[in-house]
Amino acid sequence: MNTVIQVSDVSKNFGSHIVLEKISLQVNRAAIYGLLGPSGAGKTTLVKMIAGIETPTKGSIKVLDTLMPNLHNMTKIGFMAQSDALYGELSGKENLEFFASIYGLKGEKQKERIEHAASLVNLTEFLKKQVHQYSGGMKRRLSLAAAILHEPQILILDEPTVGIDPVLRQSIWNELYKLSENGTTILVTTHVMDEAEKCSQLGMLRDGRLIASGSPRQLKESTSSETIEEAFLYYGGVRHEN
Ligand SMILES: Nc1ncnc2c1ncn2[C@@H]1O[C@H](COP(=O)(O)OP(=O)(O)OP(=O)(O)O)[C@@H](O)[C@H]1O
Repeated sequence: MNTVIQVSDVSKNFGSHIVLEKISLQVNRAAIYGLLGPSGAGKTTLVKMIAGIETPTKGSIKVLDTLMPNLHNMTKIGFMAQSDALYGELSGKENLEFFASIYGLKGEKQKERIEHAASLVNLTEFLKKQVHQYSGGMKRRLSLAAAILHEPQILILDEPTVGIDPVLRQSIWNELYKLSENGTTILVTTHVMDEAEKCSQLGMLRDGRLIASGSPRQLKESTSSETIEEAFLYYGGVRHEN
């Protein structure tokens, strides 16, 4: 089974506000699929539905061939939300222990996974510190560590590198590549064009509609663009700085 995420004709309204309209897309195993779009385009709402946290108003979403939301599937998904769901009064390590125990990781395995995830995001030496003393970027990094603790088959990351410096951002991307080489399917939202270039597939979202999709190369070639930003503007995206 190559298709891991199948979104079919999905619309989402909040009251009378139409946030997403007739979105269809599929993500194959081990892809790094980037959802690119300006603030308010509907990226977060879409990934929350794929993660099973929100439900579509119309249409359906299947993850690993199972209709979402589905509790069992949620153990196979690592989700890093945009706002960090961390406990400020606990230390970084205690936060990771909490998430590890939710995922059923115990004893030596738990210790090993926490050490690995913390070193990946360069937080090893800060693990004893209380999280309310962390900077915004450190909290992002701790959230990312929490999302990968249980080695999920699918990793969904909502703007994972906001507030993270370029060097660490690159090391996080290197790790995402490694995870994908080992078969993890990654869905990542971003409004940063150079990050979009790093994805194997892209979906361009604007005003709740998927305006284009394909590999970065296909999107550039089919619009005779030098950059993804140019391709996005060609398809009707609005320019979004930073
Ligand atoms: N629970 C909610 N109730 C009402 N409106 C909502 C809710 N969640 C999101 N929206 C609206 O849906 C639209 C899309 O929001 P969403 O957060 O999905 O966009 P986004 O592309 O992720 O933007 P950003 O990059 O700023 O997070 C916005 O207009 C937002 O105000």
